[in-house]
Formats: sequence, structure tokens, C-alpha cells
Amino acid sequence: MNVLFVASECAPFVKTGGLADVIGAVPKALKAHDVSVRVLIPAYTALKPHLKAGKKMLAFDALFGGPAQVIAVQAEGLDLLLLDAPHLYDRPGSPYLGTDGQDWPDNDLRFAALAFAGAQVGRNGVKGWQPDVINVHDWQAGLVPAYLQQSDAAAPPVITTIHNIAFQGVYDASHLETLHLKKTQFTSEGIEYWGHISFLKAGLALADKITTVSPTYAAELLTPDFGMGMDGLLRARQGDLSGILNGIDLDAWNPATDTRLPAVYSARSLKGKATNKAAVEKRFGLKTGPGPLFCVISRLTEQKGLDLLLECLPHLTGAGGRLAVLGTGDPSLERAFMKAGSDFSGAVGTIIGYDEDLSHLLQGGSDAILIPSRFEPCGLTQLYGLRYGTLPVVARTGGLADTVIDANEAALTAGNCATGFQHPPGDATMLGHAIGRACTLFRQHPKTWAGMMRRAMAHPVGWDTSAAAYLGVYRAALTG
Ligand SMILES: Nc1ncnc2c1ncn2[C@@H]1O[C@H](COP(=O)(O)OP(=O)(O)O[C@H]2O[C@H](CO)[C@@H](O)[C@H](O)[C@H]2O)[C@@H](O)[C@H]1O
Repeated sequence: MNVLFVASECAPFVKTGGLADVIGAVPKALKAHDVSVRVLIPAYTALKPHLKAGKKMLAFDALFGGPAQVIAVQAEGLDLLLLDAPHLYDRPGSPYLGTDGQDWPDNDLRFAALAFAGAQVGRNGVKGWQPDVINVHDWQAGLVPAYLQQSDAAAPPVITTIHNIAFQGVYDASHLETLHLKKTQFTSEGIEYWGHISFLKAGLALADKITTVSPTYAAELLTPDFGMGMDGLLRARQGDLSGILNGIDLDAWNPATDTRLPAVYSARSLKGKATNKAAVEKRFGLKTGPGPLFCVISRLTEQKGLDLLLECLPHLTGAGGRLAVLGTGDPSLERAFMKAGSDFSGAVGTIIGYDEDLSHLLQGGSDAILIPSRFEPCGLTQLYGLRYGTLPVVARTGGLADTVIDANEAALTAGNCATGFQHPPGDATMLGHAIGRACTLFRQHPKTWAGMMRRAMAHPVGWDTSAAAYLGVYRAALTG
């Protein structure tokens, strides 16, 4: 089977968050099931060097304001289709934001162009390769089925995957014409969303099947609290919606071979973790202490619930814990964590920024990772944490609820099947309680903690099962 992915990020080429990790990993996992995936992504400036070695597949004289081409490139084990449209993508900054930290003002055109090209490749294929299904990811690719709908020509079925429903690509209805959308499509069954255009709404309303990244998030999305305005539509399409848990790239994230760690280690020999811990302490200016070394690796946003963690710092440090924070995002949270670094000097250390190497060091050197999200479609850092024996302390929501087994009395008594700690989301007191439980277990029951580390490291976090589940959805879409 041939599958076209359309997405705005793909690791290791361009990454601002978990979407990139998934787009970079699923095609490799699907290969084992005889599925050939090609990934259509914009040729941002960082990807330009790859164009030279590529083959031209398709050309547009004018794609939303300028000429464009689709170039096929093989790199890092992936088959990429790079949408080279310099007027839209060749600029400094992130895929979504300029160097001033603001959204690019033409993001609607930029991602409409991606979807338009996705619809073309989806319908007509590229030299020698024709997709059987199209899997679009998040709002940036949401318009693909809307553009396919504009022609009567046969097209492959579309599967829309929701990585985060908080981002919906909502634009003024006056953009309809510049986005090459038809007035007849501007209906509540199509792309219209409360009087505006929503790229994600289009992807959800017009796709053949919908997936999201964990079973619990799939259920949560049907409720007003989590559905963020799309819950009614999703309830109506419940029969077409499934939750497929994210996995991780087991080669890129392996403590036994990770070249970014000062010392490698495994469940059999955990010694290297202490060397890594010392490196984390040095890098974040932390003193040694009796309690666990917690870390945070995150976008600093409302979603991630890290404002709740700020409230818990007296409790965390009072229990002998220490905290290393790596993150970037909301300026007020960045300032608050920098201030915490000086208020709790030696016990809390903050580095503001996005640093892939440092994220590996933190997973390799910390005792536990904190993920107190208000909502979390799946989450990947808890999966990296499991693989690295860095016990996740997570809010019981979305994929966090599906992947971490809480060290409650029942789990500890039943021969201990726990791999981490859970707490109800959105409540600092309950987060503080989970942190307290982790500190007590670490200090008073080191053997139980070590057992949990080994169990966490053995927990299956690869893509095998989930890749088969994606294949099942593709087959279901094909058979209608
Ligand atoms: N400052 C920093 N420096 C280095 N690395 C950093 C970093 N901040 C974050 N990262 C990395 O970015 C990724 C974050 O992925 P997550 O899945 O945890 O959340 P995100 O909200 O981005 O993804 C959304 O999409 C994914 C994919 O489906 C869902 O798992 C998730 O729930 C959903 O919110 C991880 O690889 C993490 O290590």
C-alpha cells in the first residue's frame, strides 16, 4: 500500500514539537507492514540543502503567489516530497513564527498551499508512485479534502489525524477567494466554523476517517471540555474516529546507544545514569540532594500545566527534590521559571531554549520527569522517560493516562506493576501530592524505585502495535 503523509513538520529535519517526531517515525514503522509512505512537507530554509540532490516531480507556475515545485528526496530513511515554494517557506524563523515570535501573517496561504499541493499529489501521484490513501496531520494539512472535493475526478480516501485540537487554523471568511475555496464549500458541513474558515474543521468534516493519538484523548474529544468546539462534529463522526497511541523511535531514543549521553546505560546496568545525573546537576547549577532529580522538557504553554508546578516548588524542594527545567514558550512562564531558579538557587535550575541534545541529557540523567498537562493528546516525553528509566509523574489525561501505571497502593501491593505516578489534572494540590509520593518512595524505598525503573524501561513504547492499527484504519478507509 502507498500512503501520502501531508504535514508541516518532520524530525529530524524540522521540529517544534511532538508532531515532528511522529511524522519522522511512523513511515519507518509502516515499512515493516509493506506500506510505502511519502511525506509531503514544505521546503523551509533548513531543508533547502536537500533540494539539490532531489528529483523534480511536479511544478506549479503559480501556487498562492509564486512558482513552486515538488521535489522528491530520500534522507534519513524517509521518502520526502519537498514543496519548494520560496515565496512562502524560504525565510528565517520557525515554521509558524517569524523572528519576532509572531505568527507569519500569511500562514493561511502558506498552509493552504501545502494542502493544495497535497491534493494534487494525492490525486495524480508523482512519477511512478500513486498513493492509495492520504493521511493529513493537524490543521496545517486540513484543507486537503476540501481541495479534492472541488473536482469530480477520483481521489484516494483521506484520513485526518488530530495531534492537538487546540490548534484549528481559523481565518476570516473574507479569505475564501484568496485561499481558492468555493462559496459552496462554506457550509457547516464543510469548512465553515462559527462564521469563519477553519482548516481543521475541513479536515474533520470532509475526511473519510479520523484518528487521534491516544484512546483516552479520542474519548475526551467527544466532550465539550476537551473538544474545543469540535466535540459536536466529532460526536457525529464517532464511528469514524479512533485513538491510536503514539510510539517513539527506538533507535533515536535508546539509553544503551545514545551518543548524546556522557554515559550509556541499560536496565541491566544502571550505573551510567549517575554520571549523567552529575552532568545535569552541573549544567543546571544544582546541588546534590537526598530526593529525586525531577526534570521538565516542554513547550511552556497553558496546555502543559507548568504554572501549577510553580505553585508546588516549595513542597518539591522541601521534600529534598530538585528540578531542572528546559523549555521555551509563553514569556511570563519563561520569566517565572528563571525567577524560580534564583529563588530556589541550587534546587531549581532553568534553561530557556529549545535544545535536542540537552533533552536527551535530561532524560538520561534525571530520576523523574514531570508532565502536569491540563490536556495531553498523547505526549512523548513520558514515553522517552519510560525508556530511560526516568519515572514519569503525569496528569491523568489523554495519552498520559494510557501509558503510565500509577504507583498506588494496589499496584505496589500486587507485586508492583507501577511505572510512574499519576495525579488528577489541573490541580496544584494533587500535583504536589504526586510529587510528595515520588519523593517518599525515592528516599524511603530505593529498591522499589529501582524496580520501577527497570519495569519502565521494559515497557513497550515502540510503534509496532500502533503501526498495525494505522494500517487497519487505512484498509477500512479503502473499503469504505
Ligand atoms: N525545550 C525543548 N528542547 C528540546 N526538546 C523539546 C523542548 N520542548 C519540547 N521538546 C520535545 O518536543 C517534543 C514534544 O512532544 P509532545 O508529544 O510531548 O508534545 P507536543 O505538545 O509538542 O505535541 C503534540 O503532538 C504530539 C504528537 O502526536 C502529541 O504527543 C502531544 O500530546 C501533542 O500535544 C518531544 O520530543 C520533546 O522532547
